[in-house]
Amino acid sequence: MFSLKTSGEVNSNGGGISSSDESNGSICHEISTKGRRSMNIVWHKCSVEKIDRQELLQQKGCVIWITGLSGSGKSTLACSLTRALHSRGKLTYVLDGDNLRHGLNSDLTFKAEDRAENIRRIGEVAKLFSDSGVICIASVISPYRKDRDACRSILPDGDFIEVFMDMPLHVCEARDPKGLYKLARAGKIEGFTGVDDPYEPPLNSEIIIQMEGEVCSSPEVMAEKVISYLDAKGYLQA
Ligand SMILES: Nc1ncnc2c1ncn2[C@@H]1O[C@H](COP(=O)(O)OS(=O)(=O)O)[C@@H](OP(=O)(O)O)[C@H]1O
Ligand SMILES: Nc1ncnc2c1ncn2[C@@H]1O[C@H](COP(=O)(O)OP(=O)(O)O)[C@@H](O)[C@H]1O
Repeated sequence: MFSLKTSGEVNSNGGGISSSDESNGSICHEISTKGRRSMNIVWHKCSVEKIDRQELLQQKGCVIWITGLSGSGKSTLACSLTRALHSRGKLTYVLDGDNLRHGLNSDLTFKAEDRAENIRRIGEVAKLFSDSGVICIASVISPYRKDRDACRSILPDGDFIEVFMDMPLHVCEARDPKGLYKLARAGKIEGFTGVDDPYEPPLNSEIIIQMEGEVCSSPEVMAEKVISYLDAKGYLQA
């Protein structure tokens, strides 16, 4: 049976939901006025909540945030992970930085403030997917620590799982599947991450993917590492 909740109390200024909502990890977990420009808006709560959707799906919604240099294997891991979870009957959705820049984020450049807005939007979309009960996999360079941490801060504790693709620059550059490093080294792309733009590695990521000596694990083995984490933390059951 699904549990039905009565509606939560909304602050008189419409600025937030009462903290009693935090127990079920629903999207009402953290609603703040920070950065919000619209006034006189009030959160509308529905009787079907995250906990109900999770029960239906027999899993827990969360965000797996894969960060790393271009060519570090983010998209490859995202695809391998979504395939492996799908075959176990788990509902996932991949948000790939490159792909989202074709639509939702097509107005953004690679300047620091646009990268920040790119990450903010992807974080908000990922939060919605997570609230729907889906295991959302975001694969984005997300070079700035504060932008990634901001995405972490809008999710319930534990639901933002950062995966750091800790691949040396020379490996990423040798792969160069799109020829972008070559263009950047030739001065034909400005502000390319790792070449003439910064990448700030995570300090406390939940999972680190590294090479062992000169050997890089297969995408399937990397995906299994993430799945073991999800399993241990209870995300693969309601
Ligand atoms: N200047 C510059 N720096 C880094 N990357 C660049 C740049 N210009 C284009 N690209 C291509 O854009 C992809 C990264 O997009 P993201 O949205 O993930 O970037 S970011 O998180 O906003 O930094 C990235 O995809 P991946 O190689 O899959 O990481 C590149 O193909
Ligand atoms: N585990 C791996 N072992 C060997 N090659 C890999 C691995 N993961 C990715 N690659 C290769 O590296 C290149 C970059 O991978 P990709 O997933 O596109 O990286 P990113 O999304 O971080 O730019 C691709 O050619 C891909 O086939």
